[in-house]
Amino acid sequence: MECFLMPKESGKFITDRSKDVLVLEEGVRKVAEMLYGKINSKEFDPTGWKSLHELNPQVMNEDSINWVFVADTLNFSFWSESEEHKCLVKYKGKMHSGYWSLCAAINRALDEGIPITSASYYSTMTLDQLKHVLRSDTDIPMPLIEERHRVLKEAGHILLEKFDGSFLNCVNESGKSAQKLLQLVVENFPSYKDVATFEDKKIAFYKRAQILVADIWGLLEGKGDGSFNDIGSLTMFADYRIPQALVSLGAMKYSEELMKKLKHGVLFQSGERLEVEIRGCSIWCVELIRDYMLHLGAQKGDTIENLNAVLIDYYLWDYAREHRKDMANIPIHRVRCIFY
Ligand SMILES: Nc1nc2c(c(CN[C@H]3C=C[C@H](O)[C@@H]3O)cn2[C@@H]2O[C@H](COP(=O)(O)O)[C@@H](O)[C@H]2O)c(=O)[nH]1
Repeated sequence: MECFLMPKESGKFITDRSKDVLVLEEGVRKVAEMLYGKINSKEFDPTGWKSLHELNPQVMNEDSINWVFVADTLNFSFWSESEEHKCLVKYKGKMHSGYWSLCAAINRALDEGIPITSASYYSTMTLDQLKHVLRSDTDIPMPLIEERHRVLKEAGHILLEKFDGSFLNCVNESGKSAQKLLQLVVENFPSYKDVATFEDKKIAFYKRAQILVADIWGLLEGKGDGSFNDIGSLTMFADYRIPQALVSLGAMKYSEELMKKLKHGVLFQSGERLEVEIRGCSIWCVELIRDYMLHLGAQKGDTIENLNAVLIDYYLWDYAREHRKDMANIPIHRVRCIFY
């Protein structure tokens, strides 16, 4: 069995050797202070996963757990060549883009009587059936539709073979450990194995596997089957939005060289040095933000209930969505892959 550095250790290892991405201590402290002011808001409470996001399932049951599994199996690569022409999905009168276009499409399918969250259905659906489910309300389709079809069928077959067709059975095998559930996911579902090599070291980001565990925790509000005693051991999810937010907020800095490539819309390859530095430094940057927020809490004598990289990540991701225009001067890094 190959052994990989886990995401947190990968983040540190990469940050210590990174050449084109810097984590800025001063900026980390500034962001930590900004977030600390929100510590008692809904955004920093597990119930926010449902209450702040109408497209997320609102009922804590097995169907919702299987909804989360399908959404996170397809939770990758929504960015479009041009911000003006992109895939949009209309649901209940509202247009949704990016990750939310996927959620809107899943809910639209369910409303149309298509059992898209049932493994016995999606493990055998045709490419045309998936194209219909994920159809865009503009002339730009959702990216990587063929890859989505492949990974969805694969995940469905495995869920039927190994977990009797329900992700709840996988959750129950985890014994309420986030790390155990993470291992079960990356060992059983190949498309979740988000790993790379950096300076001859095998490193793991496990972005979709970690967000899958976190979304189950959020759906279940950290209670019952979702009361993971080690949820704090998960790191932020190394996607293409959080790095943009961290640089925009001054907690991270890109070299001139890298900024030039980003501004030219260069397509990066999954696993290439610059892309690994962006993802690894983002993980470590959020770890430091969390640590400094805990330091602030100790300094002020506050008792902080829920503070972990998951909630910081969710906050920053939603923040990046709401401040898209303010962040326009920091391009996202463009990669086409099934990992994020
Ligand atoms: N780090 C991190 N990455 C996240 C998410 C989410 C969705 N989570 C929501 C659901 C419940 C929570 O409360 C969150 O509100 C999607 N992504 C990634 O972003 C990219 C899509 O971006 P855009 O093109 O702008 O939609 C793509 O790589 C996708 O994999 C997150 O939370 N954290």
